[in-house]
This record gives sequence, C-alpha cells and structure tokens, in this order.
Amino acid sequence: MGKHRFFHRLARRQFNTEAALPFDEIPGPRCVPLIGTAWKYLPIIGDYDMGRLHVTSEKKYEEFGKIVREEVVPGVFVVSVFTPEDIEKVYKAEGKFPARRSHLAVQHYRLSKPHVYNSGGLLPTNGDEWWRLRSAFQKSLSKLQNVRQFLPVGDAVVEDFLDTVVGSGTDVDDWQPLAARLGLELTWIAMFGDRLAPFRLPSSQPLDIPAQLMTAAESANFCILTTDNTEQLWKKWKTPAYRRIERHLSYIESIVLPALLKKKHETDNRNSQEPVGLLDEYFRIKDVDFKDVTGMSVDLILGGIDTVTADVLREALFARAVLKETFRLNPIAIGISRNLAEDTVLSGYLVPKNTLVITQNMAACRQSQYFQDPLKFKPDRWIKGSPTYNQVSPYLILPFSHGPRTCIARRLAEQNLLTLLIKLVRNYKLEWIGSGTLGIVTPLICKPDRPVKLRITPWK
Ligand code: HEM
Repeated sequence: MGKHRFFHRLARRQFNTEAALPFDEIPGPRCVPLIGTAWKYLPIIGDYDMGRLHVTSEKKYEEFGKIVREEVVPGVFVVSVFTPEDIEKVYKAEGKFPARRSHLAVQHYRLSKPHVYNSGGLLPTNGDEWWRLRSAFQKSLSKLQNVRQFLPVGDAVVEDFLDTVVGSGTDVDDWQPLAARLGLELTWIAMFGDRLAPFRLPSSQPLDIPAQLMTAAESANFCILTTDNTEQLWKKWKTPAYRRIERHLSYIESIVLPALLKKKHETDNRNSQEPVGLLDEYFRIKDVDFKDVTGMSVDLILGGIDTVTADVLREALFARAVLKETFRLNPIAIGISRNLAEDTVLSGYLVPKNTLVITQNMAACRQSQYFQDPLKFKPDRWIKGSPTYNQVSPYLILPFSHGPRTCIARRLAEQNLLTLLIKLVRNYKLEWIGSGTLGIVTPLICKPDRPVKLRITPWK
C-alpha cells in the first residue's frame, strides 16, 4: 500500500473513531455492584433466560435497540449487534486469527491432561495455535471434491436409517434423539470410514454406546454455556458444572481413544494410498501428531452431535431453499461471538479492541424490516425468479458463520442434510402430531423445546 494511502486511511479511521460515541454510552441493562448485569439472568428478579437466548435477544432489541452492552461479569463486557451492517463490520474486524471466548472449561480440562492432548484443541483455542490446528485439519474438509468422497457412505447410512428406523412404522415419541443418532453415525463414518453401530428400532433403544456418547456430548455442551458465562471459579475449585464436563469428556475419550489407536494401526499398515475416512488423512499430516488428532476427533464428535445435515445435490434448488429458510428461522446458533481484533465503530459507538461481540443473526432474521412475513416459512423467497424472491445482505443468514473460522464441517454437514432431506421427502409424508407449536431452547446450541412428534408414512 502506498505511503499516502496508508496515512489517508489512518486519518480517516481516526476521524471515524473520534467522531464515534463512547463505549460506556452504549445502551444496556442496569449494572449493579459485584454481579454487573448478570442479575437479569437470575430467577425471579431477572427477565432474561439463558435457556431461551433467542427470546432474550429479541427482548434486548425491543428494550435497547440495535446495539446492546452488558457487563456479564464485573469488567467483562459483551456487546450484541443486530444489523447486517454491524455484523459485516464485526467480521471485518476479526483479524487474521478470528477469536471466540467459548468452551473455556474444555480448554482447561484438556490442558490439565498433557499426556492426552497437546493443547485446548480447535473449539476453544485462539491465536497461532488455533491456526496451526485449523490449517492442518481443514484441508480434507473444505474442498468440495474431498467432501464428495463421503457422499456414498453418507448416502448408505441415510438409506439404512430410513429403512430400519423411519420405514419400520414404529410409533416414535420424539424424533429428535433419533436425528441426533443419525448425525453421530454420519460424523463417525466420515471420520473412521466405518460404522459406529447398527441403528436400532426406537422401541428397542438400549443404553448402548451411541446413546451414551450422545448423552455425554449433549450434557457437556449444556454445561459449557454455564462455565463460559459465569465467574471462572472452576479454575480454582471443581464446580459441579466443571465436574460434569470432566466426566462427560472423559467418557467420550474412553470410546474415541481405543477407536483412534485401532485406526492408526490400520493406517500405518495399509498399502493403498487411497484414504478410508478422514482420520486416514489426518494421521498422514506431517505437522500434527496423535494427540492433536485426539483433540480434533473429540471436537468433531462434540460439533457433530445434534447438527445433522453429485449432481443431484447441486441441482436440488428447492431443497437448498428449504434448508436456507430453515436456518433463517431456526439456526443451530443464535449468532456467533468474536473478540474484536481492532477498535471498531458499531452503530455509531466506539467498541474497543478485544471486546466480545455477539452477532444476533437469528433475531435479525425474524425482523419485518428485512423479510416480508418474517415468521412464515417460505422457501420460495430464496428461488430467483419467484415473485417472493428476497435479496438481502449476505451477513444476515450465516448459519455456519463466515471467514477463516467458519464451521470446519460445513460442506459435509450440508451434504448430509440435503441427502437426508431429499430421500426423506421423496419417500415419506411427514405430519406434525405434537402438542402446540414447536419452539426452541438454547443449551449452547438451539434444540427443539418439546418432543418432536411426527407421523411419517410412505407416499405409496
Ligand atoms: C447444521 C449443521 C451445522 C451448523 C449449522 C454448524 C455451525 C457452526 C458454527 C456457527 C460454528 C462457529 C463458527 C465461528 O465461530 O465462526 C461452528 C464451528 C465448528 N463446527 Fe459446525 N455446524 C454444523 C455441523 C457440524 C458438524 C457435523 C461438525 C463435525 C463433524 C462440526 C464441527 C465444528 C467444529 C469443529 C467447529 C469449530 C471450528 C473452529 O473453531 O475453527 N459442525 N459450526
């Protein structure tokens, strides 16, 4: 960049930031001594709900507007932004190594086990170490042609699920755990190139390994929100939430480690260069070792639980529109969080470097200023040429996030979701027979708030 342009940009930036309103004038809940604004989340006196963060976000927007500041723990600020313009600025200010503040207790746990892990792993780590892991592990997952190699095995797993579980005609009280079970199997087969376990009929679900793995991953995810958003007492004493994370993570390890050792042995003794599963490729990466692969494998299980998601796929325009509309209304995460890498002006206020900002995509996606009939499920709005086609900022719907820290398994998840969606609706009719309207709860990621009760019958 020329010297002149550099100074011009610097002067413009200084002008912009100087003209901005100060950080402490950002509207937000009243702050009280010792607990800051955390009282808003307390039962009885507070009206914010950690278990329904999407409702809480809408409340914040109604009360304070498009930018909201909270002091979640004294001295620790979190800023929420609701407009696509601000969301775009947050991504632009995320720096070379985009940083989040999440999975802190997972990081603490892993660092306490140097014989198993080299670092906190991909999910919680920031900075150089995050990039070392990310750049090594993303190669096999980011290229479309690499992910396409998992299509035949994913397709076979979906087919088996439809035959064994959906097609059995058994009455199912709640489809959510079964969908999570399918998600786990799809992640496992992509990693190991092999099945974890056969599917069982809903009525005969024993407490088998897949069921226990799912419980462990879900329960660990549930405690992560608590340990991330309270005083970090667990660094000194093992709080109940920390103990639960410890117990669930060590259970996942007890299943994953022997499977990894077996897989490593197979990789070392295989003559063919053709990889069988993601781990075959991971074990051959020079810059990472067995302990790095262990951390990554547990993160894939944690990230893949509950997030079930060729030519047929490329041309499946309507199925893609259905998926996009689903994510607009019910994304997996209400938004993403970033520690700003530089001072940034958001909605006219100067937000200092290192502040944690939450992009409130889910709340924004439900606003009538961006979408007509915002709460109606209308996949047509994403079909070019349709009368209801809706062109909006690309920063509004970002279910997998954006930029270098975007979901590492995005392509795989989309491929699996489309395969399931296409095969399911082609063969079966789905009717909602549950009570009331299905809503969501937010134990870290969004989940159904009641049993997913469906009548599923073959078309013919
Ligand atoms: C519908 C499916 C899914 C959605 C919507 C989703 C969404 C996300 C989002 C929003 C993030 C945070 C990105 C950020 O901070 O910028 C993320 C990260 C991540 N996801 Fe996914 N995800 C899905 C499925 C999966 C699956 C199936 C796996 C594993 C097989 C997975 C593994 C991960 C991992 C390891 C990260 C951390 C990446 C990093 O920090 O570098 N995700 N995902």
